[in-house]
Amino acid sequence: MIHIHFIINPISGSGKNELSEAFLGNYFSQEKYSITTKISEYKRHAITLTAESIREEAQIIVACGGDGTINEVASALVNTGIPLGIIPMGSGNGLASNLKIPKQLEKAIGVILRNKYVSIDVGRVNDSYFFSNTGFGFDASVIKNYEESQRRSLLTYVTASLKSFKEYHRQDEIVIEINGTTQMVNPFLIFVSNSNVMGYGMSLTPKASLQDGLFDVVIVPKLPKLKMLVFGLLMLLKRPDFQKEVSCFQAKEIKLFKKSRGYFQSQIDGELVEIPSSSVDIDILQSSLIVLA
Ligand SMILES: Nc1ncnc2c1ncn2[C@@H]1O[C@H](COP(=O)(O)OP(=O)(O)OP(=O)(O)O)[C@@H](O)[C@H]1O
Repeated sequence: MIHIHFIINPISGSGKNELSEAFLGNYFSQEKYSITTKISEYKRHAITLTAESIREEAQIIVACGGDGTINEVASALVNTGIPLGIIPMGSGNGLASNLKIPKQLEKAIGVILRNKYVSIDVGRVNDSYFFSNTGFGFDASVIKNYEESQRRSLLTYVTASLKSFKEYHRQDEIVIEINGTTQMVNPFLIFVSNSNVMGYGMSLTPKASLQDGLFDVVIVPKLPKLKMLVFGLLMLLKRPDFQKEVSCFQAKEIKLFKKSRGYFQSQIDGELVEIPSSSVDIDILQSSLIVLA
């Protein structure tokens, strides 16, 4: 008997996420599977629910939601050997797209039933894990405006981006240590990605791999408005590297320091996270999460 637990975020994506044990029982036979469903009731609740499922000896834990829900469930599963299943029910569904897990419910269930595993790399920002990407600067500001809008759709994302663009002000200077070099930048955006999709099919790092032990990093300096527009268009075409001011490279570890005291505002897998420190260490834990994909 396989003990399979489903952690469901009822508000992700369209907010119409109902997955009853009776419904799931149509796909997971009673002879082979024992099904438990749990509903998250607030932000970060899925972390507690997953830890509880691990104590209950769940053998597969399925995150039903978007990248934020996957982050919470997967964070509790890193290096446990317990496989993560994914039913994409979010808005952007970046990680599911990279793993080619279909958005159609029955097809996503089919991926879990197929029982094929892959090991993927995990990113770490100080004490937090990420599975898709993390970003500092403009990126974090977009997520802040996106979260404040209370709605989750591509249109809200585009509106949040335009609002952040209008509100944009000079960032504090940041010292970046990467691949043995140290540089001082005044960045518009620092984007560190494990995955090749950001969400909504967009990408700043189309060549990133979840299994190469490396991050794909994009650093965008402050640019004049017209060049920013070009950057936006190149992002839609998945070719940010075409712009000479934009640096794209791979790395295993990145350190950021702020000369001024204070904190970093970041986005981690599409959720706003304030890091109460003037230094940030980002490193990669190779093949540390097992996923059904
Ligand atoms: N019952 C709940 N009420 C409010 N927020 C919740 C609840 N359950 C989970 N959350 C929070 O909802 C947030 C959004 O979840 P998630 O990222 O899965 O959906 P999404 O934003 O629609 O998808 P994506 O990240 O793929 O665009 C997460 O921060 C999660 O902690």
